[in-house]
Amino acid sequence: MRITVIGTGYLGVTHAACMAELGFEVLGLDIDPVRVASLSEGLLPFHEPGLPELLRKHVKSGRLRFTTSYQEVGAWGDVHFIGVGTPQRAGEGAADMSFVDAATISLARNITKDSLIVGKSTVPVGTTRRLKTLVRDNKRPGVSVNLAWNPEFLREGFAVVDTLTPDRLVVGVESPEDEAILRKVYAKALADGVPLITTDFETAELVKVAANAFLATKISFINAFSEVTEAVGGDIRTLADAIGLDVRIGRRFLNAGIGFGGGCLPKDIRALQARAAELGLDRSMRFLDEMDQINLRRRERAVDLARVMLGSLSQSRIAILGVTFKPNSDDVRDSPALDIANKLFDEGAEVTVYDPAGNVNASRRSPQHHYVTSMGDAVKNADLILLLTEWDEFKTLTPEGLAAQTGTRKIIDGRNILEARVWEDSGWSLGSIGRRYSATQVTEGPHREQLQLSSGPSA
Ligand SMILES: NC(=O)c1ccc[n+]([C@@H]2O[C@H](COP(=O)([O-])OP(=O)(O)OC[C@H]3O[C@@H](n4cnc5c(N)ncnc54)[C@H](O)[C@@H]3O)[C@@H](O)[C@H]2O)c1
Ligand SMILES: O=c1ccn([C@@H]2O[C@H](COP(=O)(O)OP(=O)(O)O[C@H]3O[C@H](CO)[C@@H](O)[C@H](O)[C@H]3O)[C@@H](O)[C@H]2O)c(=O)[nH]1
Repeated sequence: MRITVIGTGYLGVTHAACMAELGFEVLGLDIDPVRVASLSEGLLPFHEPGLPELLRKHVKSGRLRFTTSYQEVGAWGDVHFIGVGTPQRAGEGAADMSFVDAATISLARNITKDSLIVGKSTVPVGTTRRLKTLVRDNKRPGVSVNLAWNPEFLREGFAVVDTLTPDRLVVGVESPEDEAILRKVYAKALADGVPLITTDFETAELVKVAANAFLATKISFINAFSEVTEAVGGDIRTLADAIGLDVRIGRRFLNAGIGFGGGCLPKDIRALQARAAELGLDRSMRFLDEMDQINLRRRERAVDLARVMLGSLSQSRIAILGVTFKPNSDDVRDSPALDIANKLFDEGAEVTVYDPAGNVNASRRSPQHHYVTSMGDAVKNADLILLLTEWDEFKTLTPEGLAAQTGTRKIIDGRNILEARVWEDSGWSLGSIGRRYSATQVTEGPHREQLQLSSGPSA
């Protein structure tokens, strides 16, 4: 069985390399010739732990190739996975389906033998049935082209392990024959005991967006409580630990902080609301708007805290540690950290950014900041440090170690990874998300009142 993967971004190239690792011959296609040239040399154009090694190995062996030609893909492959982007449409919540539609039409026109197209992109419910019509209207006569939907649940930073050993596989199919093909593709995972849910198109599409909506809700739930603990006192981490011990709740995805970002959760909850509204079901998904608002308020809270700790942001020198939307990734799509850096800049701060992998992507989007290649360079002249992405090298920071590199003793912990008491006992003024900023730490101005006004539960 020959496998093709259409779209070689974070999802597609991971899927292609993992399919090669499972022993299949794989051909990846992208419309971006620069990307295809880089991948064809075995060079990964983004940061993802473990993926460069797989890519190099299988490109070298010839089992994994890349092309820009739909003609080549259509004549060669038996199973075609679609992993192109479904970004948020500019100025709207809905997903931009133009890439999925274009890929489907191009495939259908170029497929010359009986094949199965398997969608992996995250799409609005109803897409697969709509694409079936596109395939029917564009395929060559006499060639049978079926469609299935197999949503992807990988996390960036763990993409390889999540693809090779997923928690579950979900396939939306219309026939046992199509299910059998997908069982062959995933034979190794199935033999290892990974559960396979076989269902209809609509359920398969909805499982994906429901999972992301739930994860986003969990994060916003704890962050709503962090607004309360900021106002009345209390420790958000202990609260999360305590409720998380209830196995019905679970501790994962209850880390309060500057909130969720990235190329998935924010756009997926907005696309789900837009689709529900189209279906006349806007009330069912309206709670997600509140989750979105809670999430975005956490970014404002970080900026408020910085303003309070410095008195004024104008002409202040701020060091940002971590600018990607999460650690172990270079992805800055809808990154809370980059958004906060931009807001601080807009209020007159001079911002210096250090991220172990995200500087290049961040500097393309926000060239107004200074980007440096070490933590020491970022913090040395800072008036305030904001730790915004929990890379390992920041998790191990100590008050003494950081004090040796900078003159400031002011830090904001945007991810709740520092032990506040330890830092304060060492003479640092520490602002945390989810923790009341103590008035005794403030040296100038009526800051406490300002902070409570801007970040309390009624803000
Ligand atoms: N990134 C993730 O962790 C992840 C995880 C699960 C699901 N998803 C979903 O997978 C999809 C892809 O996400 P991504 O993060 O990999 O996006 P991405 O932007 O990194 O990659 C998309 C790729 O598709 C290519 N492309 C666009 N139009 C094309 C066409 N007509 N033919 C061939 N290639 C084309 C682009 O050039 C790009 O390289 C989205 O629907 C996303 O929601 C992503
Ligand atoms: O307790 C938590 C957990 C996560 N986050 C933030 O939430 C965002 C998303 O994190 P994560 O879900 O780990 O990253 P993604 O790689 O975007 O993965 C999500 O989005 C993918 C694309 O749809 C799905 O495949 C994954 O299952 C889903 O976890 C990041 O900004 C995190 O910092 C928190 O703020 N608190």
